[in-house]
Amino acid sequence: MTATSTASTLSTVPSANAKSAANDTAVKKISVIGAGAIGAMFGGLIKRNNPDIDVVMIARGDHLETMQERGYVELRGDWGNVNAQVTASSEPSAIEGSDLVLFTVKTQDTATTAQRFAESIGDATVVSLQNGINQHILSQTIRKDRLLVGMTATNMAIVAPGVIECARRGVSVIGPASKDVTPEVVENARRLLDSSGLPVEASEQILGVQYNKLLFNTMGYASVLSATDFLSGGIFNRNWRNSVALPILQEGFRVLSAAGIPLQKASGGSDVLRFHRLMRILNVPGLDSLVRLVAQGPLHPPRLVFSVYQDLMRDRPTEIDYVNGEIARLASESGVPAPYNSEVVRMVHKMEKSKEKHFMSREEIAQHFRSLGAK
Ligand SMILES: NC(=O)C1=CN([C@@H]2O[C@H](COP(=O)(O)OP(=O)(O)OC[C@H]3O[C@@H](n4cnc5c(N)ncnc54)[C@H](OP(=O)(O)O)[C@@H]3O)[C@@H](O)[C@H]2O)C=CC1
Ligand SMILES: CC(C)(CO)C(=O)C(=O)O
Repeated sequence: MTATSTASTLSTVPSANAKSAANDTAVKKISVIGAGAIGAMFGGLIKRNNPDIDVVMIARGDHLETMQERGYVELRGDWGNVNAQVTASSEPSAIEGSDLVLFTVKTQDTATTAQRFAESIGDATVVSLQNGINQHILSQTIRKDRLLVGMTATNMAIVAPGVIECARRGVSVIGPASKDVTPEVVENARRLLDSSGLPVEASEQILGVQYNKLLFNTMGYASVLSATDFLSGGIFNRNWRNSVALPILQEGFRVLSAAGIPLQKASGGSDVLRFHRLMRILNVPGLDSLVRLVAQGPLHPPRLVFSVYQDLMRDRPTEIDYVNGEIARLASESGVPAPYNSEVVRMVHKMEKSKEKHFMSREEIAQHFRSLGAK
């Protein structure tokens, strides 16, 4: 089996670097449980860079059927289009004998899917790159000494059945879900994922890194309420930044501190500690307009298409309960208020239920959130 390509710009496809060299540990087979946007892109790129590894994609519906009919997944990005040859299935037996399993279903599907596949996972190392904090669910069915969790700041979408598009190549970080995992298991998994060509780091403090990313998303998912482009339309807009993003983020800081959860710094542009400083610096008079002008020019950052927006547009349930809802849950456990995050949860659920997705304007959302602060 070899990965094939249809693009003329192959040189810019993420390629494995010397540090990755996935196959010096003789990996023969990997599987992706939940081979949608994130999972199929990582699995497909690993296949491209390690043609000798068999890659099994566990999916369902027309996305599964298309991958089965074609025998490949199409990967689109700033490199053009490439195809990676994969085996696609919905059956647990298809993943038997895997060295590593990438676990990338939506958080609400975690428990049922982990139970269904647990036996076939066997001794494989399992890496979850999901949003939300799922280790307590996964560890009920998966060997504790093989369970790794993490976060990815990449941005992908299924743009058609069997076709995944990469909008942003950001950093991913993985780490042991418990002390039972040895550093060697972590490093082997990191190297294998890094051989996708998308940078993957390891952290001993993975829970703090996951919460860092979760806080980033609490602001991002609020930008979905008005279909606002998070950076150029949101963060670089003084009104939205100060009425929506900062109150949500600062509420998250207060809640995590009350819950005794330490935040860990993260690499890349979505580190919330760096982000918080940036938002305050942008309040220097005139600076945000200047930055917005630059951001609208040729150097403009790619638009983040948040997974909550993708889910709403596909009429799917979102993961809002596990992101802004996680902050609201921790707040209620710790006896502190979280009106901003709770309101994002309420509003997203309302949108999930309505057939016609009605996005309020950015100014209406900013005014609404200011009124919450005044209560
Ligand atoms: N997309 C992104 O840019 C990012 C996503 N994430 C996180 O990564 C995780 C995955 O997200 P994403 O890739 O976007 O999600 P997708 O919905 O694109 O992919 C998940 C896939 O798993 C399939 N699936 C779920 N349960 C099963 C099952 N039991 N058997 C077979 N297939 C199954 C789903 O099918 P179906 O569609 O039928 O449900 C879907 O195709 C989420 O936690 C998300 O928050 C993190 C960072 C960025
Ligand atoms: C922030 C982002 C897009 C990852 O980069 C994400 O996690 C999401 O859309 O849920």
